[in-house]
Amino acid sequence: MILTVTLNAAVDVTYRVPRLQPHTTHRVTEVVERPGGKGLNVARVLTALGHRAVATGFAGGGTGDALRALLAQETSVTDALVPVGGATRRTVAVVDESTGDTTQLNEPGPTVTPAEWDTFMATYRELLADARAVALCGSLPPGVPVDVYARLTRAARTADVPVLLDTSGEPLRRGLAARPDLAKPNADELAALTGSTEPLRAARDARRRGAHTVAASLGADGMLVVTADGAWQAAPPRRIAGNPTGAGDSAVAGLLSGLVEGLSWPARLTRAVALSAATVRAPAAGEFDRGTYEDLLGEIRVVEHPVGV
Ligand SMILES: O=P(O)(O)OC[C@H]1O[C@](O)(CO)[C@@H](O)[C@H]1O
Repeated sequence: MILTVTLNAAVDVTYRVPRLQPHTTHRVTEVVERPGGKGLNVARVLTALGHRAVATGFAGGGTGDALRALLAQETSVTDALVPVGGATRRTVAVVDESTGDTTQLNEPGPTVTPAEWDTFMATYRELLADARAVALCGSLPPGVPVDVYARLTRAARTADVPVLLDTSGEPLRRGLAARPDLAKPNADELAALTGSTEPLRAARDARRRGAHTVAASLGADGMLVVTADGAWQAAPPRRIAGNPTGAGDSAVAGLLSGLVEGLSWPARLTRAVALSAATVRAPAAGEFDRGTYEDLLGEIRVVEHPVGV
């Protein structure tokens, strides 16, 4: 199985409004609720690709119960979430139908106690025994140590399980130092980490900070992968309009599934970019439009960057 970790899981609420305007009242035309948080979206896409996915992290309170019920009803992801006393957060994505733009509001999440953290670590170590790869995803809830991803990366490396890290800010900086196999920052996260807005330069810098490979998601510009052996980039052949929430999570699922299937880097990159673009065409994070995905697989061209440039 592939293990995903979502320490700050969420019930993702997507509202569609005709036009988003500050200081006014909005009539919501559609409400969609999904089990969310980055690792849960990754797990969901992995199962759609035919992999067995186990999701761990924390869930608590009424929102935690709702999240677990949605996960069981709507997905074939195995639920290994650890109960906590605090309530799981909600995130709200507001889609402006006049522009297609999305505005995201993410709650901080429940405070995790030291005892709950210890239970999680014991669960995580047990799950690693059966995992072919692990994805560590998303922001941290209050109470969780900021070097948590470094700890989880080291535990996975000890268990000989490849690690993908997808987070931001200080947890990313600390996590990289523990040498994950793969880091997947987006362009903003990479720029905040390295101070460079030039993706190739920034991704090489991120590698020097500890990640064996860096896969940077670049929105409409697709994805750039920098490994020890070379650098490749791919983008969708045309602009795909829609809701980009969760596109990065689908890219993570593409990279992870390609890793356990032993695909080449260009093939993993193609899958990640196609899945990411196909997610923009789906109504909510954790889903993708299969027709778009299959069409794009045959259309995406991978370009290799010359060494040292
Ligand atoms: O953990 P955060 O960085 O707050 O991100 C969580 C959010 O991101 C998404 O996973 C989209 O990437 C949403 O589903 C939402 O739950």
